Amino acid sequence: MKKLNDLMTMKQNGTKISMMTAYDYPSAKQVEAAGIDIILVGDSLGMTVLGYDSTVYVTLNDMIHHGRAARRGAPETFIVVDMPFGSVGVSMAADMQNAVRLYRETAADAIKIEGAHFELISQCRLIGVPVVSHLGLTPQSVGIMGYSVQAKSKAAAEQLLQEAQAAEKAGAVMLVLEAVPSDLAALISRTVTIPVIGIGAGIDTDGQVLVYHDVLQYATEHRPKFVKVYGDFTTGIEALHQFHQEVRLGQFPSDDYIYNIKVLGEEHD
Ligand SMILES: Nc1nc(=O)c2c([nH]1)NC[C@@H]1CN(c3ccc(C(=O)N[C@@H](CCC(=O)O)C(=O)O)cc3)CN21
Ligand SMILES: CC(C)C(=O)C(=O)O
Ligand SMILES: [Mg+2]
Repeated sequence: MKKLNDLMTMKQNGTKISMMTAYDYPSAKQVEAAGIDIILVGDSLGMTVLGYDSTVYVTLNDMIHHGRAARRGAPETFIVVDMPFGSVGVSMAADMQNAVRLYRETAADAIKIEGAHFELISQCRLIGVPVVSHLGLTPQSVGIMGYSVQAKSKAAAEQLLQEAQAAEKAGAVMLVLEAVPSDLAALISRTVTIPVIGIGAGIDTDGQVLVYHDVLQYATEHRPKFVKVYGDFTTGIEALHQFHQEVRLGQFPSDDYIYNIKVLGEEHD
């Protein structure tokens, strides 16, 4: 398994880091088998697999449930689990209890926190919980910022750079930058020493993350500009339709799928 040190070395050597979401046992197994460096148990699961229209409804228990499943599927991969909406920003005591619970109960390698919660990051660091900071577009704040590209003015860009530096100073072990101008993401990646993983942040970050269900065309809703589709799960619908037809027509199961045993014969013991 890659450790934090290995990821730091990858940044220093210019070896790009791959990260992909996985929220359950089979997808985590696939992502690990594909050799992807980091698994993110993202709160995007609220939208892709729970059917909510935002990540706001995802609970800490949801994240623990999925985080544990992903860990069982990928015992040898560095796993990051998202702190969901409402589990941070309430009080330092409550936030810390949630952070410890998520980290401990999922056996994750790090937790991820959206937004400028630098004191919380620092407190986590102090007790040994590795934190990934997530800045730029932070989907839990959809009610305030929507899903638009962030840091588009010079002032906002300067502020994001400062936040990235503050996250590093607070002890964040990695940074996720979402939907920000590519030149700014490049500057931030050069400025901080921790690995910067981009999504909609251009080519010059230290790594890239995408959502599994986007990559395999499992998510059928609106597709953000940064999504590249690499696979096609839509044929799954045709397969399900064929099963339905064969059952309806009495064609399934054919002999191949039937146990060749008879128990009701002429003779009985
Ligand atoms: N399936 C999925 N993929 C994701 O990447 C994702 C989720 N769900 N759920 C949680 C958040 C929400 N995310 C989103 C959702 C929409 C856009 C989006 O459509 N953005 C516009 C920006 C337009 C602009 O400001 O110019 C786009 O067209 O890309 C971006 C990120 C990223 N995360
Ligand atoms: C989009 C990524 C960075 C994320 O936070 C998620 O999948 O929840
Ligand atoms: Mg997330």
